[in-house]
Amino acid sequence: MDVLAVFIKALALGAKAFGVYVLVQVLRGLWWLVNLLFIKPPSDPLRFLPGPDAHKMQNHFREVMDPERTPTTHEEWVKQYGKTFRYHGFGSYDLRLMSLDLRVVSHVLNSTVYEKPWQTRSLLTRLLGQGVFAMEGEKHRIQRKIIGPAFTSQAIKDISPIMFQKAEELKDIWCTIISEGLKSKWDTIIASIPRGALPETKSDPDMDEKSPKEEVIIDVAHWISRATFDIIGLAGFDYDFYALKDETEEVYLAYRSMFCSADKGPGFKRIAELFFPIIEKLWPDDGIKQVNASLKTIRRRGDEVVSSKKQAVMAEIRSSKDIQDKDILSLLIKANLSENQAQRLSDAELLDQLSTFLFAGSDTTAVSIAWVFHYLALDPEIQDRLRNELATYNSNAISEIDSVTALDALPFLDAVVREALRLAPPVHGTIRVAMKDDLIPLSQPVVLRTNEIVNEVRIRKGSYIHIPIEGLNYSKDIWGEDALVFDPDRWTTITANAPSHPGFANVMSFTFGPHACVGWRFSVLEMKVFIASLLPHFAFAPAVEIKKYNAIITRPYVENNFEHGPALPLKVSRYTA
Ligand code: HEM
Repeated sequence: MDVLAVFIKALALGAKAFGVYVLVQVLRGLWWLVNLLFIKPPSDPLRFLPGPDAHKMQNHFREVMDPERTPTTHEEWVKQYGKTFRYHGFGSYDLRLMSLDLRVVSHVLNSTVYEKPWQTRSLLTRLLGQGVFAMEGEKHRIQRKIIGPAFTSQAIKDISPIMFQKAEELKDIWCTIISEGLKSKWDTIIASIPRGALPETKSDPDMDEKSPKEEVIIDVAHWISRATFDIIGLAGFDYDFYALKDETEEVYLAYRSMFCSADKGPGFKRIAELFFPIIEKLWPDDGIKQVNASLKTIRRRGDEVVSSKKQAVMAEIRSSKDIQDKDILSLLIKANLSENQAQRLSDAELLDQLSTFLFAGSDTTAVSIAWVFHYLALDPEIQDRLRNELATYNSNAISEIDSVTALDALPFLDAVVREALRLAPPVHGTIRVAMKDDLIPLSQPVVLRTNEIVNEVRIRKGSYIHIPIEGLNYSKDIWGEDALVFDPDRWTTITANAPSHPGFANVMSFTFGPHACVGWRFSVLEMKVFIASLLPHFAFAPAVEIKKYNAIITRPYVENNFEHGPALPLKVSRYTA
């Protein structure tokens, strides 16, 4: 009887404590809301900045993030308000700064005042752990230092044989698809689309002559994505997902399902979970369960890979031999060991870096390669010119490392790669948040709503700054009146590292500053290897109108067929000179 009474009392106490916890959380939430809606807005300096107005509760997210609208919006807003303006985030109480002024962009990307918003970092940490993508401050600086040696020009050259091998495998698969006339779901979908809906192509006078007999529809984006996944698996941790062969390997499926859930973007429940993580624990939905199961698989297999790699590296160090394994994980382990003990990454953090590289570097590069073939399909003359240039490249190079040097010496290939990265940046934009009040210098004065002319924008702690990567890549101010045209020839006049064309490889696609992309050399080389390996063997023509959709990555979609998921189907045939 006594035991029962104690139990009931404990239960009542527990319920009381839980009630108090819930009440505190609700009060905290209410205070946050009152602050956000009523206390902060009247003192936000951004309210004086010019920019589009709208209803109090209306947001401008589609205008600033939908790639089918942004080229027009950016141009119109710059004309109306100048290069630096503010727009509505979640309503007029959430004013956000956007700027196409390179001085502003450079200040924000280089200053320690600005960080990735905690919401983004929480989401990334949930999926990728303590990887460099989600870190800030000292932890970020140390991780970048450890990662650095794995992404030098030489380190990337050393893993190029994997890229050549996978590009060759893909070539063989496409040859089989063509010779056997294999069909995919796109044949049926495209057959049902009215003929008038096909994209406009520049005509090629020789096309009839070269017109191939066997032509199939291949979802280029899908196949290249499988190949790039394989490449990061092998180059990253010497692990073959065999994704080109079939899509059944357990770690591959775990990563895919996790990235797929990230790609859908956070819905209302995910946003609520960010603020109240307890929801996720008490009420896990199918998505959460799926992510948890994927993480379990990745950690289980990942731990095995990291510990066996670590043993191999230690054995090599003990025998004072040079590191034989050139994969990124071996280089990370080596760099980690040379750090002072207190700053070393744990095995779990090493694995988190690899998940980060897979997340950040696989589909970004895959869509970039797919976009190249898309632009080449739309312009047969450029396609021929590039193929002709590739014919001059010394394919008899002694090794694949020599081939990298030979590829890098091809100016038109380089121009095509940069132009595709400029016109189809896989990352549409990025956001930073001010960690304290700041003054941002402008390259041109701004006239405030009060008619005051200022040379600096006042920013309050907590304000969001939107860096429009695509907007800067499309800026007529930087690229001229034909900024929206795919014209690789524009690159003959642009000198490397010109400040007027900012970013690695002179495009904003990889951004710049301490958080810039670590993998840009990796991607540029992978793009070149795939084009050089595939274009001499295949001819590409458009199959259907392609549109862009922006989730975490800007991906291609078949017009009016969004429900079928990202895809870039092209007509592909064997090329015969
Ligand atoms: C065409 C391909 C790629 C594009 C367009 C791209 C673009 C970007 C951009 C824009 C950022 C900065 C994001 C931000 O500041 O919010 C970034 C960061 C990053 N990228 Fe890439 N990326 C590509 C390929 C890769 C590859 C191949 C890897 C690794 C193998 C990689 C690893 C990373 C990492 C680790 C970061 C975070 C850096 C940091 O915060 O310090 N990326 N990338």
